[in-house]
Amino acid sequence: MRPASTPRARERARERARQRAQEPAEGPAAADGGGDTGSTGDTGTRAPVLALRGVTAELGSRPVLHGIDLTVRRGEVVALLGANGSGKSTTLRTVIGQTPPTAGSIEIFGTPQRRFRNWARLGYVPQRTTAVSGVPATVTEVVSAGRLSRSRFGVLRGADRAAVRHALELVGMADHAQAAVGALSGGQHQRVLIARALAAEPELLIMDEPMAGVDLDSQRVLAGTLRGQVDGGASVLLVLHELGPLEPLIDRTVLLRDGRVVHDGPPSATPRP
Ligand SMILES: Nc1ncnc2c1ncn2[C@@H]1O[C@H](COP(=O)(O)OP(=O)(O)OP(=O)(O)O)[C@@H](O)[C@H]1O
Repeated sequence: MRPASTPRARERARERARQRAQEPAEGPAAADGGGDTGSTGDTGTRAPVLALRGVTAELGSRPVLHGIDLTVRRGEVVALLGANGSGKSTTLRTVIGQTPPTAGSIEIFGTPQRRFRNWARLGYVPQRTTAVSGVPATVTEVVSAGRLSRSRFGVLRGADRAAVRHALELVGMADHAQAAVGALSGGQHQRVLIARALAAEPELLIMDEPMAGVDLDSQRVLAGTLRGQVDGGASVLLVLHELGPLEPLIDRTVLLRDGRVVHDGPPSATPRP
């Protein structure tokens, strides 16, 4: 989802999002009759962009997820909460295919995950601690990598480079475009990881603890960035330790305990982890 900067552009983006909400699901699922149920403007009745049903998963032959049901609808922001080790990251990793489920089903934009191909529609922001690498690279190089999925034959053209610049502007890092990522603060590094995901203009953003170790200034920037994405029609699933500055944006919380969903409802009704 390309975020829009002027009122007219924002209105166009909303119109595109409304049109998408009325499109059938992509590919084979559409042929199956699966997917979209139409949009009414109420998130509770919009088409799911992500649906997990009874998902179980193991790590090192140890059961970690015990039948997760989780739905994210178009335009929704869903926060996945839970104590350390409750299975939040594993749930995200089952969605992006890093951890194969041992049972249950996952549908992405109405298509069964095993048949889903258009991964550019998803933006994944991993936990920063697991994303840090010793590879020397500039901010622009890292963010450009996020655009490759949208480029033709892996070659970035003018429009791709503009999308990269725009993603950097969205997270307030345009002035650091040529900086080495190794020289950035934690908050700046997190902004770069988010810009990398935004560079592909995803319709569904999946983020693992985007606010962890991020200074207050960066938290405010990221909350604003996220709001822009949602206003433009994107959906968001994110792992959080606490709702914090994102609370006003969040439609639903899903609380995990020991690999099971123990709450799925409004943020105000969330029990303690
Ligand atoms: N590679 C692994 N092999 C075996 N068990 C693992 C592995 N990675 C994680 N686990 C265990 O799986 C469980 C779920 O881990 P997961 O990272 O999904 O939890 P989490 O809720 O995201 O925790 P945190 O908030 O600490 O990131 C934990 O008990 C963890 O110790």
